[in-house]
Amino acid sequence: MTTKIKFTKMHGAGNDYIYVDTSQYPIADPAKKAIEWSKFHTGIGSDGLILIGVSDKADFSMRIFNADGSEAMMCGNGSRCVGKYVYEYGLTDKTEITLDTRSGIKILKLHVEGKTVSAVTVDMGSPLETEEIQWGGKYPFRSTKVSMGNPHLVTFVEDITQINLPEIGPELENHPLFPDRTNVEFAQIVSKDTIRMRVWERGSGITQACGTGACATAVAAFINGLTGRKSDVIMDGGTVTIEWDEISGHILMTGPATKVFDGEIEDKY
Ligand SMILES: N[C@@H](CCC[C@H](N)C(=O)O)C(=O)O
Repeated sequence: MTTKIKFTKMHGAGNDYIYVDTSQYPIADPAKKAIEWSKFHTGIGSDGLILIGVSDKADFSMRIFNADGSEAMMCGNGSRCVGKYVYEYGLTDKTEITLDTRSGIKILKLHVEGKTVSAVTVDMGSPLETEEIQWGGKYPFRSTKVSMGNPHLVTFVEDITQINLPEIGPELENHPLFPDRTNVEFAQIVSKDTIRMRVWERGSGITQACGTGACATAVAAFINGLTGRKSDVIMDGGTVTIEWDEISGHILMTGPATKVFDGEIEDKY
């Protein structure tokens, strides 16, 4: 049996996903489809699959599956693209919407120019836990564990161009210290409000950007006294602005959301 699934390819600062409105196109085995459709030569090509759905607790729901089929708790870049999608595809006319995720309800503020969403600010909630790790031996550095729902390991270095991310990324992603694996960020402080960061994502490898990773990096920079509460995080594919609000303790992430193309794929099941 086959059925046609309409999808939209979008990216947030180059972190690209396949978006499916499951109220129109239900997906029976999203983990399997994430693996199949994320492949660049035989599939659509992406960092993973994001399902937009209904919710009885929020305006919409979002589920995110990495390219290896693993389901994450949240997707920062993806949530901005979901905000853009639901507004521009006429699913809502609200410019402040709530999104039900595995990491809780997130509040999105859409920045609209005409009929287009140019950027989105997401209230990502509070960082769940932080912990310092002094490695030693093969890894002559100190890292900061930060959970944004998704697990992150942030390491600050003098020169980010000296980091062999394809080698060290998977080693740390799969280190025994992280029973659920981890996302891996290496960052260089540019100034008191600017950070350059590269990421090896759990389940997807090197991506152009990671929204929850940018949040984790800004949190780690602040608690280590390297920046203030507001930072621009410059990643390979673009920049997001992170602000750790002192009163609420919440992290606000503002960044771009871009539609690439609409498509249709035959789903053989
Ligand atoms: N790129 C996303 C994070 C996607 C999930 C992550 N790879 C994980 O497994 O935790 C973002 O923008 O936050």
